[in-house]
Amino acid sequence: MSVSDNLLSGKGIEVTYGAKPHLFGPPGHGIKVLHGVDIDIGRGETVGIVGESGSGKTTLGRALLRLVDVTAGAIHFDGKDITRLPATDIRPLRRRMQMIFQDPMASLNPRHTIRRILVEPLLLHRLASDRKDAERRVAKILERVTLPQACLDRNPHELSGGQRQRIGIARAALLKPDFVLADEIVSGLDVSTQAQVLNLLKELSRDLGLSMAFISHDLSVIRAVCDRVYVLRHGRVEEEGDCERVFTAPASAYTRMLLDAIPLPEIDPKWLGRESLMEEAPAA
Ligand SMILES: Nc1ncnc2c1ncn2[C@@H]1O[C@H](COP(=O)(O)OP(=O)(O)OP(=O)(O)O)[C@@H](O)[C@H]1O
Repeated sequence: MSVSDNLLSGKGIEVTYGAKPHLFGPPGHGIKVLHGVDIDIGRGETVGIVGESGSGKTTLGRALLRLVDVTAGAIHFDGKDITRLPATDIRPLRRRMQMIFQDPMASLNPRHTIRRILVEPLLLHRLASDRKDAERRVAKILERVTLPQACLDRNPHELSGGQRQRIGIARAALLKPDFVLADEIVSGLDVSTQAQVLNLLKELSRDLGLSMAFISHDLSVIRAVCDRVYVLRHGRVEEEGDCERVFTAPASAYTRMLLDAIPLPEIDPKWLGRESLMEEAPAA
């Protein structure tokens, strides 16, 4: 794949936490958690980042979005070097690079209604001409993520975990991003809800031509949604390749060990073709 085909790429990324000199006292040496990672995410491509806990998956995702500073290496987004771009120049790119979190409760304001949570970003980013236009778009996306319109008048805690995750997806999709980072977004959900959420995300990424990085410690989730996968180990890329190839013929003994550790069955591929359920039981 040529450089121009990549929407987002990182070359030689290093991240050291706590490396900045302390204001008072001796400089901190820090802990290096990424050791020269190369990663490319093509336009319209869904790339998986997998590895054991602490291998640096979240740090890598956040570094690509410039949410943590890199201590070495380069990040390019849509052909532009964003490695050292000041915060004021990053801000306009934020809409184009969205993130969906593991726990939507942490990112959805508990005091706001779903209507407000979805309408306000549209107005803030001037993606709707007025409130009425914003509400029309919100009603449409709610239908797209198969949630009843009645959800709009509820607060996040009144929805089930699966419904909240769909709101997280809807909020990201409304902003018409080019890139979405999905970090462990189905880990807290039961297996059939996981399949519905993954299915929805797959459809949306195809319809919107999104590029995605999908972080999971669960290889069966990665296999269900990704085109290519990067296997991280102690902050280094252990193996990279086409998803099916890595799963069926892993080149590295470490990847093989991860695969052997999967408790089967997890996501049954046949569920990914299943109709989404309109109603889910609210979380207890
Ligand atoms: N803000 C931080 N400050 C200091 N160390 C951090 C910080 N965030 C993460 N780390 C450390 O960096 C290493 C990599 O963490 P990271 O969260 O990127 O890994 P991960 O593969 O996503 O793990 P998990 O699957 O458990 O979320 C870990 O040792 C972690 O303790």
